[in-house]
Amino acid sequence: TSMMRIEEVCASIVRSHRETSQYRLEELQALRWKLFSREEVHAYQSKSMDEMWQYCALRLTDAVQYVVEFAKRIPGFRQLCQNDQIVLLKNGSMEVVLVRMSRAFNTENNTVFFDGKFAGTELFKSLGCIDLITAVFDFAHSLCALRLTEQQAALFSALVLINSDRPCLEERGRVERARKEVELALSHTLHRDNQDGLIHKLYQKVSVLKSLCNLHIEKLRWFRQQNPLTVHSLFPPLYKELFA
Ligand SMILES: CCS(=O)(=O)c1ccc(CC(=O)Nc2nc(-c3ccccc3)c(C(=O)c3ccccc3CC(C)C)s2)cc1
Repeated sequence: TSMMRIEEVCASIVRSHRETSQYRLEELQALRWKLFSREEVHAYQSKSMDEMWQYCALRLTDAVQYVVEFAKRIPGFRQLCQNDQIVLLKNGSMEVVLVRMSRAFNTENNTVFFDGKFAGTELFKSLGCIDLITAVFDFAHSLCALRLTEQQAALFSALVLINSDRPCLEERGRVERARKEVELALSHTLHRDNQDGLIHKLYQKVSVLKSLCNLHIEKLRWFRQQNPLTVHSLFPPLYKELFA
């Protein structure tokens, strides 16, 4: 892979991220001290479990749709066969949402951007899965601590998505080659930013992401056991397709 090719891969992934980021970093920063009032928090906490799950599933599906758009604009991803694109999105879209969403955390007051303002973990109480919520916050804190630039976050998102170890890939070799290019682009960028040390920290995050996604699926199964009709008839189809 020539240096020219690596620069090309970097530019296309960073551009795709910027075009599909849902909220720009500046927008999230501008809102970071806009907190829900005590009354607003209480209103969320008074929602039923299935109302709160429905609402979050909708919001999460919005975020996933932007990740699908991000993936489609990555040359190495677009050239894969349909089956493999779906396999990578099915297994990786939640991981990319979690990487992206870490930008929407204010680690100074432990809040996340949700429904127009910033919310603490207590706002999500009625979901009934405080362990998942806490794990998401903890992950966001640990990723924020690395202080990734948008370019580094874009390349790390592409690396998380284009993973040749996913099950049921038809053309694993092609995914491996696409992944290799993203790895070179990421290490090239980290080297240029004089942050070679970050690469192994980022690889450590990949295993945390996997366990977080498994916890999300586990909690969804737990919720669906109690509210089968809600999931069946009120959850977004894309959410069910990817996670149920
Ligand atoms: C991601 C692109 S972005 O432009 O940065 C962006 C764009 C838009 C937003 C607004 C937004 O949708 N925030 C949400 N916050 C949470 C959340 C909730 C609990 C703790 C921490 C964050 C959402 C979730 O539904 C969620 C997310 C991760 C794992 C689990 C869940 C809940 C389960 C029950 C589905 S949606 C935020 C950020």
